This record gives sequence, structure tokens and C-alpha cells, in this order.
Amino acid sequence: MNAKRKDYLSWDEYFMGIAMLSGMRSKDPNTQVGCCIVSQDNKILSMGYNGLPNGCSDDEYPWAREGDDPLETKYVYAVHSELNAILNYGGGSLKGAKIYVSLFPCNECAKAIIQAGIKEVIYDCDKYEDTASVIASKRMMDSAGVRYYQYHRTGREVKIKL
Ligand SMILES: O=c1[nH]c(=O)n([C@H]2C[C@H](O)[C@@H](COP(=O)(O)O)O2)cc1CO
Ligand SMILES: [Zn+2]
Repeated sequence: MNAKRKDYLSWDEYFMGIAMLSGMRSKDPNTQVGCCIVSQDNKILSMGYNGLPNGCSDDEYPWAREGDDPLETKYVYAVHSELNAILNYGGGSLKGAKIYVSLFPCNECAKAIIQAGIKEVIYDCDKYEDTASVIASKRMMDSAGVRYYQYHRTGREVKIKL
């Protein structure tokens, strides 16, 4: 028994797992997004999930996707996971960092990612790839030299008893 364990989590599994776990904090009934920002030397710098701004009650604001009145939908209120993670970081610069995120970042998050100096995006789902938002996001990241690639799912199931 002097050899190391072989079934430990890879870095990618570890960080995407943390992104997904963070997403489980989201109150959004339709799409829960989580992310994890990591330094170039694999230290976790910040995490986030989609939710309302501080002081705005989850119970008082709407979580609907559609409605005659845009003020009764979530879209005008929710803070995206990536923006939350960037804004919550208290440690200074995110230059050169990587972001693991469970859903491809929208155009607004792409702007924040680029301006924060994040250089790599590792995403899982890309269900909005045909929307103007994601097409614009990829265009801006291409121009700004932000690399993005899809997380390679390993199929590993992690069971945690809470
Ligand atoms: O980049 C993103 N990051 C992020 O956190 N979100 C959040 C906002 C909403 O709460 C939810 C999207 O909701 P829906 O799939 O029902 O349109 O995901 C959405 C995007 C863009 O797709
Ligand atoms: Zn976004």
C-alpha cells in the first residue's frame, strides 16, 4: 500500500464539480448556473451562481421566464453566476484566470470576463448556442483572445451524503 490512489478527481472534474455544486444554490426553477474561477496555478479564487442582488428577496421577486410585463420576469433582476463570481472576488486581480461554468456565458458575462482579464472559459452546457447572445459572446471572446472549450464529461458520479 505505498502507491497513491488512482481514482482521485482530476483538476477539471474538481473545478467543474464545484461549479455544478455552486449552481445547486440557485433559486431559479428553470436554469441553475454555477461557476468557479481558478488561478493559473489551480487555486480557487471565487465562485458564483445565478441569483438576485443583495437585499432583493428571493420570495418577493418573480422567477417567471415569460409575461406580458417584463418587470414580472426574472430577466431584469437576476445576476448571472459569472458576474456574481467576478464581483464577489475580494482579492484583487483576476488577470490570467480560468472560469469553469456550467452554461456558456452570455454576451454580458463575456464582457465582464474579458474586462476582468480572465483568459480561459471551460463550459459544460451550450444550450443557447444559436442565440444572438451566445454568438456575440463567442465573437467578443475570439477578438479578445479568451479561449473557450467544452468540459469533457467523464461520466463519473460523485456521491456526497449531506
Ligand atoms: O451566462 C449566463 N449565466 C447565468 O447565470 N444565467 C442565468 C440567468 C437566469 O437565471 C438563467 C437562465 O434562465 P432561462 O434558461 O430560464 O432563460 O440562467 C444565464 C446565462 C446566459 O445564458
Ligand atoms: Zn450571463
